[in-house]
Amino acid sequence: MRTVMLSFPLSAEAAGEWGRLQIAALGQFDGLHRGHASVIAAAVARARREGLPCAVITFHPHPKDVMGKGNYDGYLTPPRDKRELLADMGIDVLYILEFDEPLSRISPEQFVDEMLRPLRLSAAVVGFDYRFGYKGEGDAEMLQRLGEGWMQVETAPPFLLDGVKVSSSGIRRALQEGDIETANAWFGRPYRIRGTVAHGEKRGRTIGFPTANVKLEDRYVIPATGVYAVRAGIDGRRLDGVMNVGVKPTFHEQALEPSFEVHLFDFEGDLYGREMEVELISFIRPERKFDSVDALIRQIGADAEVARQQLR
Ligand SMILES: Cc1cc2nc3c(=O)[nH]c(=O)nc-3n(C[C@H](O)[C@H](O)[C@H](O)COP(=O)(O)O)c2cc1C
Ligand SMILES: Nc1ncnc2c1ncn2[C@@H]1O[C@H](COP(=O)(O)OP(=O)(O)O)[C@@H](O)[C@H]1O
Repeated sequence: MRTVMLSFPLSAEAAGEWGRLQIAALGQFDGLHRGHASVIAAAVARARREGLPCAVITFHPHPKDVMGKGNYDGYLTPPRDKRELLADMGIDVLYILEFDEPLSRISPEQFVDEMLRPLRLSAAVVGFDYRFGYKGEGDAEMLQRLGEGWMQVETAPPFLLDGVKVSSSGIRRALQEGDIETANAWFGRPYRIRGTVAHGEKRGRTIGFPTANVKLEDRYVIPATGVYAVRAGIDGRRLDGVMNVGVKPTFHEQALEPSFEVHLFDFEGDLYGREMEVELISFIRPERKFDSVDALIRQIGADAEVARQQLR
């Protein structure tokens, strides 16, 4: 899969790059959950049928990150995760439109004429609630009208699980409430974060549970503080473990930024500086303050047992 970064206005050079017709799925697609996957699958199927390449056209940063006055709470799939997942879904080209002030102000007409038309889309596939252009004034029907004569528009219906519409906002809420089960069901895979193992307070080894302190590599949505059963990936190896997301109230009076501390089962070795990916499989309990370090150690032992069971 090729990734092409574009900004508004398209340079003459960028606009001239595409000789060939293509199919594209349009959307923000943060999370690439099952609803997004159904839109993208429709685009890929159509492209294969018509013998055309299949693109995804998306924005980065997220419009809410740019327009939200600093209170955006992070990404479910930062750009690197999005790229990998889209490549796995069979996408040939990913166009990332740099979302900024000037782009936020373009009308639906301008978006179609000046951004989409030069990309030579023979068809656009969008979700049923797709909005585009200044203040989201454009919808699927308008897209169809504006593309008349050169671009067809296909709208994918809402994707439901247990009668509920799968959405990025629902996943964010579930993660922030510790409902990892719903989040993972809606993703269609476990929630995954990635980062580099950094030095911590060196307390873990003294209590019999060394914990790799994972510094997130991007602005991920932070799940509820508490203990999770996890599967970690490091240097191509898969290892099970238990993770605490939290501020360690047993040791710290004041809330710090939450840290991600992963104790890997049946592993010994130096992980500092290595990249680790962590899949959150189940939520075990909320974080709490213990009266003694011994009580915390006993609880971590019990958490590890629960995690091993749940990962079996
Ligand atoms: C499974 C697990 C559960 C934990 N639960 C708590 C908790 O409920 N409260 C708390 O204060 N710290 C908790 N911790 C965090 C430990 O206090 C922390 O890992 C330890 O202080 C080591 O920190 P360090 O790696 O920075 O040295 C937990 C850690 C693990 C691995
Ligand atoms: N089973 C294990 N799980 C996690 N980290 C381990 C394990 N065994 C050894 N380590 C190493 O020990 C470090 C964690 O030890 P710890 O005393 O908690 O130090 P820190 O406070 O720097 O995280 C990890 O970063 C890793 O290099």
